[in-house]
Amino acid sequence: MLDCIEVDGLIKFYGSFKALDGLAFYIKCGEKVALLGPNGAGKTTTLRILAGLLRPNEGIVKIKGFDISKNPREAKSNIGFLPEDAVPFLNLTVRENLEYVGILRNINNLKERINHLLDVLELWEYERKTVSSLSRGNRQKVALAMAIIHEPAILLLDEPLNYLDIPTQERVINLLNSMNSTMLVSTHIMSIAERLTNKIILITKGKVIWQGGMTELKKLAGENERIEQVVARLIGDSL
Ligand SMILES: Nc1ncnc2c1ncn2[C@@H]1O[C@H](COP(=O)(O)OP(=O)(O)OP(=O)(O)O)[C@@H](O)[C@H]1O
Repeated sequence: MLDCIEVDGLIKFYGSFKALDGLAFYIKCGEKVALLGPNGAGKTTTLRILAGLLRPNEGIVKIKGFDISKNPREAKSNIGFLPEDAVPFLNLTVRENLEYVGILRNINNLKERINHLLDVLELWEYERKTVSSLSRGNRQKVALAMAIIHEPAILLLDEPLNYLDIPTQERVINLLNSMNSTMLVSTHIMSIAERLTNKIILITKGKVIWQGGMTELKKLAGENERIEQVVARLIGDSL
């Protein structure tokens, strides 16, 4: 199977602070992977580099074989990115936000696609409202719709269920599970990782410390040990 995401030797400095320290991993097309790690491990930095919004100091990122620094257009056209605390354009309505990204992404059946997303994310009553007037959860739904409107081959999701109520979380999990996209999901919540993904990449201090299948991770659990405790133990051992 082809690698959809290739990350090799990534180094990222913020000033003199090294946030990524030779990060390397590969994700095959079709895989659903959780990016886990403690606060400050470098998850958001990694996703922003993969989305082409941040440049690393060193290292290579290839998206579907396209080097993001040499062929950014080809690489980025395959990506949908939901940033953490995403804020759509506040002064545009929900529909205008979706039309804006839809036009940028050159979507043919844009009207039907927008109507479908308003349906599945239960956003019809806010269609003509400006995003500034929406609750944080509804803004998150709009941001998610903007990330998936072009049915991207590769979806990068940073804490996708933040701010969503429980019925909406269920709706969004079903929606994401119905998509064929390769997925890399950063989350602190193990139950979300378990429901959306079946592989784990665990990072601390900008390096991979463990990777493998969800079942493999569960096998590391001692008697009466929860999966969260296993992750905490692996992180503790790496420090
Ligand atoms: N713009 C910035 N300037 C300076 N330091 C930064 C900047 N952005 C991130 N950092 C630092 O880089 C490190 C990695 O940050 P990052 O946001 O990628 O971590 P994270 O794993 O997503 O954390 P969290 O789980 O808390 O969201 C942290 O120590 C953070 O303080």
